[in-house]
Amino acid sequence: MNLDELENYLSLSAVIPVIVIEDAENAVPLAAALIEGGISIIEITLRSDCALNAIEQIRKNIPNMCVGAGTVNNVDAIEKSVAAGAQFLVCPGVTKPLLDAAKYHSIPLLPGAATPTEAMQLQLQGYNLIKFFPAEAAGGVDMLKSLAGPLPDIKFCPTGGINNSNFNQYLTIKNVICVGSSWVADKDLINTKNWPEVTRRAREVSNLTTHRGPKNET
Ligand SMILES: O=C(O)C(=O)C[C@H](O)[C@H](O)COP(=O)(O)O
Repeated sequence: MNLDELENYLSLSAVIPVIVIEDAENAVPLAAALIEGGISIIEITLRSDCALNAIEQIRKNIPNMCVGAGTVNNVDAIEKSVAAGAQFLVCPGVTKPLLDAAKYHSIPLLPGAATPTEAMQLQLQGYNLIKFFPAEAAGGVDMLKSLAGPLPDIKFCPTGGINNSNFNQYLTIKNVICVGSSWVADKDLINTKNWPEVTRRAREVSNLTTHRGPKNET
């Protein structure tokens, strides 16, 4: 497990687009539209038959896009994501088999937690970067602020119910490294091939100011 690598990836964008893709032929234009808008990281969820193919296509054709596999809910999904070329793995929660299997792969895992106990269990296993899921339903901004005091060494990537109306509230919290959101490239935009709107939303995200400072500043 390489946590520095994961931190570098999660620092690529304030908002990581979380994607459900239903036609692999949309994968490359989608990734190109995001790059055009200034976003160079994407999470393709394994919720559709073509998701692994989409990961493969993007890795092959858009080399400056960092590609993660999401909804990696079992060991088989880890193996298949690695084989497709995924550079990181994301899961909504964790199981012991998932954590055990993740140890044998060089690409990092962003595991999910929704409570202090789950986050502390993950910290025991060496994880200090955790997906907070489902963010809005599990307490949102108030919950994350409450966790910052007792768990100062954990940084979260909240996901679930986050969009352009609440990005900023999350991104100013000190224990939030970035957020995940399907809003940047939702299913409708992808299925209608509305790449200009994907690029426009990506630009909106790229211009966000966060507690880490405006993008491109150190
Ligand atoms: O598929 C997974 O692995 C998940 O954990 C769920 C996703 O992160 C959310 O579905 C994204 O949330 P929305 O931005 O509210 O659409």
